[in-house]
Amino acid sequence: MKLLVKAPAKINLSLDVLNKRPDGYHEVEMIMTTIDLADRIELSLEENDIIKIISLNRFVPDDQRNLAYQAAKLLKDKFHVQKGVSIKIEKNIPVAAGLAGGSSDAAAVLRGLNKLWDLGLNLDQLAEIGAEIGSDVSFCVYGGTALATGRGEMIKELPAPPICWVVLAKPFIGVSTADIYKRLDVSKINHPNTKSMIDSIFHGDYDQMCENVGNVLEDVTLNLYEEVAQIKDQMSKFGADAVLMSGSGPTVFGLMHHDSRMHRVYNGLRGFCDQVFAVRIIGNRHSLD
Ligand SMILES: C[C@](O)(CO)[C@H](O)COP(=O)(O)OP(=O)(O)OC[C@H]1O[C@@H](n2ccc(N)nc2=O)[C@H](O)[C@@H]1O
Ligand SMILES: Nc1ncnc2c1ncn2[C@@H]1O[C@H](COP(=O)(O)OP(=O)(O)OP(=O)(O)O)[C@@H](O)[C@H]1O
Repeated sequence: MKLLVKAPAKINLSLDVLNKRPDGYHEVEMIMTTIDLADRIELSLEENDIIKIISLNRFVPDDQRNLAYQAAKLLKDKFHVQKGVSIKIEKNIPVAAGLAGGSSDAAAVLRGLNKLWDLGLNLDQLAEIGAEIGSDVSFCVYGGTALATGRGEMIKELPAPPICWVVLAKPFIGVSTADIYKRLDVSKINHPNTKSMIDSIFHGDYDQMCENVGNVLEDVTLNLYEEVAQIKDQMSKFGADAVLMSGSGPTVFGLMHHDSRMHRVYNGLRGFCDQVFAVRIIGNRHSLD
């Protein structure tokens, strides 16, 4: 028996850090939304009791380091599942890019195995299990658009943001999320206006949304990698309405309303860096599987 599951990437329309917690994590306030750039996960039931990862991407581990493997193992152990699974990952989301590729693969495996292994769990239960794998996994279990708080695992659903294009551009570097958080000086944060971002989403106000994008990790990554700053400059130059780094980077995204502007930004960036995508925001939860 086989099952295909979609694992979409996310962008952070805003990312604020409130403080550093005693457990080493940071208390965050993030507006996240899924986009239609997705990995494809194929789950096949294995009669023998193994978890097998198949991936052709050389940056994706094919053992227990893979978050998709960890998701399957966690479900197997928690619910004493005697069956195995092979997990084939067709990687379309750039790796270590700030787009939650690994987290979304893990979330897709949780959703898929819930069906394949007939576990009968609901999304809230899967999201709680996902939090044991990583802070972004809970959001990825639901998809859509949400306010994420705590260390990122507390999810409150929001409506879909105003319709627009998203152009993503990733320089040829990978970024360690742990390293970026470690370098953040929480006493010197210029906080984005999360409330106004939420209002803009509720009111479908595109201009207000563009005015309120903000990410407190951006300066940390910009200071380390000047290519990220250059991509931001290029996106603005080609006419994106808003430009921001996603997550801990290094991917930069630009928002634009009009097709013609999207083409201009996309083509302009293609001449400048190797991985460029023009996608739509998926926006609401129910378009996942
Ligand atoms: C940057 C974001 O991707 C934005 O969505 C997330 O905040 C990070 O999510 P993630 O990659 O799933 O993060 P995890 O795998 O849980 O943690 C990786 C490392 O990032 C740091 N980390 C992560 C989340 C958080 N709220 N505070 C942190 O300080 C910790 O050092 C942790 O060891
Ligand atoms: N299924 C997976 N896909 C991609 N990378 C994975 C996967 N499982 C584990 N990894 C490891 O995780 C690291 C981070 O990759 P990932 O693409 O998830 O980062 P990210 O998009 O920056 O995540 P986030 O936005 O959640 O911080 C990679 O360098 C890779 O070694």
